[in-house]
Amino acid sequence: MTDESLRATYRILDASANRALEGLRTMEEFARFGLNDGDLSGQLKSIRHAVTAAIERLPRELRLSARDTPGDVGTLIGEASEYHRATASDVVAAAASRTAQSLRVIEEYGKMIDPVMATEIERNRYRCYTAASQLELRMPAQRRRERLMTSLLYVLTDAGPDEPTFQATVTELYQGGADVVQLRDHKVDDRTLIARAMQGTQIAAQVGGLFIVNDRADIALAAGADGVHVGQDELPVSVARRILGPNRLIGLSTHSIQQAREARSSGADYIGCGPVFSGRTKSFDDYVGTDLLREVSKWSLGADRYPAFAIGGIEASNLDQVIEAGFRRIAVTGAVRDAADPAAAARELKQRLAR
Ligand SMILES: Cc1ncc(COP(=O)(O)OP(=O)(O)O)c(N)n1
Ligand SMILES: Cc1nc(C(=O)O)sc1CCOP(=O)(O)O
Ligand SMILES: [Mg+2]
Repeated sequence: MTDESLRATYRILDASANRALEGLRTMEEFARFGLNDGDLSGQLKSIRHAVTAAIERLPRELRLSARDTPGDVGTLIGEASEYHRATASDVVAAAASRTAQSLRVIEEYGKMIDPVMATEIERNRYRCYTAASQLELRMPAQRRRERLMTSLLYVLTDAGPDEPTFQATVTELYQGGADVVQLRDHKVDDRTLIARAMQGTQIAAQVGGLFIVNDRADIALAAGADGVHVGQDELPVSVARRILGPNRLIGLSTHSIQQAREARSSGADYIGCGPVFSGRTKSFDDYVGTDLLREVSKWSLGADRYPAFAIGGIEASNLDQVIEAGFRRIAVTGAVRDAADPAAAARELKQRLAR
């Protein structure tokens, strides 16, 4: 090999090693700080250390003297996609792909210089595929939970008389600012429920909203919905979780501070807190009023801002009482459903919550 080609090879190996290690660290940070997953972040850290050790078989001075960042023509070539990362999922996917490519480059060019290093890199490339896919498979959960954290307005709707009406209703609700739409209908048959759940899920994915199915974890899973909402006497959260797996959301209705605390320990992703006021959709013997909202808001803000939605008879006319009690998240049916212009009613609630 000529000196020039040896230098070029070292330059490729040096740049690819930096890229691979950066990519591994990017994934590791998310597994550690985003998912709090000790096992996965440990796997990625171990791969990073193994790659570092393999690279260190190459004389450091040869790597460093081959490095020429200012003279690298590639630093001037930027694709627009490299600068667009809307979510943590995008960051992780880009890091996973960059790492795999860089490890492959080290492996191929490394064969010319140090076959033992190349073999070690190959072994870790396979380990990286496994860890990166485990991490990417966890990202839908992350996306849903991030979306939930920014959700203020949650609207419950029934299945409607037919598919076109349901489609128009759900689209209108998201357009009006609903962050979460729940399909809640105890009257329709399962065929209708699954058809509406699939339709709602598709609309939510198009507009970046969340779509939840009331009561039925089986329907939520089959439709690919974002999650299920269950009540105190329905499927326990642990059972709903067994059906839905770790990536989907589970909401639980709560009617006391004790139930709210238990909901969190049981793994519910959010709670409904009510009934606050007497409403038009469901009647109750007792109402928790704003006292419970005060208690829950004090606790949930301290508990890493656990998402809690006030529900029951909430309308534009009593929203200030809810907000004064410390709640910025509400779930409503009648206030939007019965309005002359549901999208406008949703928009008004949303604007006041976001203030
Ligand atoms: C967001 C939200 N909160 C509470 C409920 C009520 O659930 P549940 O007590 O199970 O009553 P039903 O809705 O099943 O009649 C909810 N659906 N959504
Ligand atoms: C379905 C439901 N669950 C409640 C609870 O407190 O658990 S209140 C409620 C009805 C919500 O509709 P509206 O906004 O029309 O009162
Ligand atoms: Mg229920």
